[in-house]
Amino acid sequence: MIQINNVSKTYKGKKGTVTAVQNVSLNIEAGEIFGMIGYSGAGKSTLLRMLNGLESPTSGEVIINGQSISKCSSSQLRKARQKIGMIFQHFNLLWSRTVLENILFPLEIAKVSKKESINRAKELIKLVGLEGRENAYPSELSGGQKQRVGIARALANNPDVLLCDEATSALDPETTDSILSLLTNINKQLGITIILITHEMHVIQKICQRVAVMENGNVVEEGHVVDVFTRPKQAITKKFVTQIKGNDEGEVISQGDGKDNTYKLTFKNGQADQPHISEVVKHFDIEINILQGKIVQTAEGSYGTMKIQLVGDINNIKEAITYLESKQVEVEVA
Ligand SMILES: Nc1ncnc2c1ncn2[C@@H]1O[C@H](COP(=O)(O)OP(=O)(O)OP(=O)(O)O)[C@@H](O)[C@H]1O
Repeated sequence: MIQINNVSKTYKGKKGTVTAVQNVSLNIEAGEIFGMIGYSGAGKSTLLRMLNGLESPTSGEVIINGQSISKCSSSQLRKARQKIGMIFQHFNLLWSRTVLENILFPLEIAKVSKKESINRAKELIKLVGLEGRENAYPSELSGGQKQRVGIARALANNPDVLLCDEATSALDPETTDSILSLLTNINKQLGITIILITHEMHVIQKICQRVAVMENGNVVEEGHVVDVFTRPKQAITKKFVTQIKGNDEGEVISQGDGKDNTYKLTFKNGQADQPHISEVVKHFDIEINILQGKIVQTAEGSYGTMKIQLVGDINNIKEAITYLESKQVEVEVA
C-alpha cells in the first residue's frame, strides 16, 4: 500500500548540507500498524513528513495506493492528503475553536455540507470517547483528551492512512496506554493503516506489528516486532530492546550447578503461553532446572526467553530438545 523507494532528503543550511534521510526503502501493507523508532535526529519526522508531502524527497519516491506523493501536482497532493490523516506530539489544535469546531475544520476545507459534517463530527466524538465535551475549548482539556480531538480531526475525511508523529510523547504512561488502545481499536474497526514514529520501545511493543529502526538517516534494521525483540542485530536495536527487557534475560532464579548443560529457550508466536516445559518433564526422563526467565507481551502475542539446565541421560536430553523444537521453541546452548 505504501512504498518508500530509495528515498533521501538533504537540507542545505549555512553550516553545510545535512542528510536527514538516506536511501530508505520500505513497504508498508494495508491495515498494518508500522512503527519507526530512533533517537532524536535519526530522521523519523522527515521521513514521516515525506509520506504526506509536507516534505519532498531530494531523491527517490513515495507511492501511496499507487499514487506518487512525491511527484504529483499541488492540487493532486491536496486531494491525496485528505486520505492521509496526521496527529502530532503537541496536538496542533485550534485554540479558539471548540472540540466540535476543531473536528469540523478539515470537513469545511473539504467542502462537505454542514449537516453531513456535524453528523460525521458527532460520530467521531463518540468514537474517540469525548461525548459531553463537544463545546469545550482545548485549554479546558487534559493532554489525553486533546490527543483524542487530534485523532478525531485526523479521521474526519475517512483517511486510509494515519500518520502519528510522537503522538504519545507528551503524555503520562497511563494516558499513553489509553491513546495506544484507541489507535489499536481504530486500526481494527476502520482498517486504517497506521504509521507511527517514536523513541519509546514501549509504544512499538504495545501496538505495532512491524518496526523499522532508524539511525543517522538510515533504516538499520526492520522486521516483525517479535523477531526484532528476540533477535536484535544492531547495537542501537539492542539498546531499544533493553528499554523493555532490562539488561538481562529476566530474573535469575537459580545459578545451576555450573555444568555445561545449560540451554537458552526462545518462545515466540504465542508459544510462551503453552505448557511446554511441564510436557517435557512428563514425557522425557530428565530433570529441568529453570535458571532465568522473562515473558514480554507484544501486539503480536507474547514471547519469552528462558535459561534452563537439563539433567539426565544425553539421549533423553536430545529427544527433549527435538520435542521443544517441534513446538517452534528455539533452543540454543547458553
Ligand atoms: N528543515 C530543516 N532544515 C535543516 N535541517 C533539518 C530540517 N529538518 C530536519 N533537519 C535535520 O535533519 C536531521 C533529522 O531530523 P528529524 O527531525 O527528521 O529527526 P527525528 O528522528 O524526527 O528527531 P526528533 O525526534 O528530534 O524530531 C537532524 O539532523 C535535523 O537537524
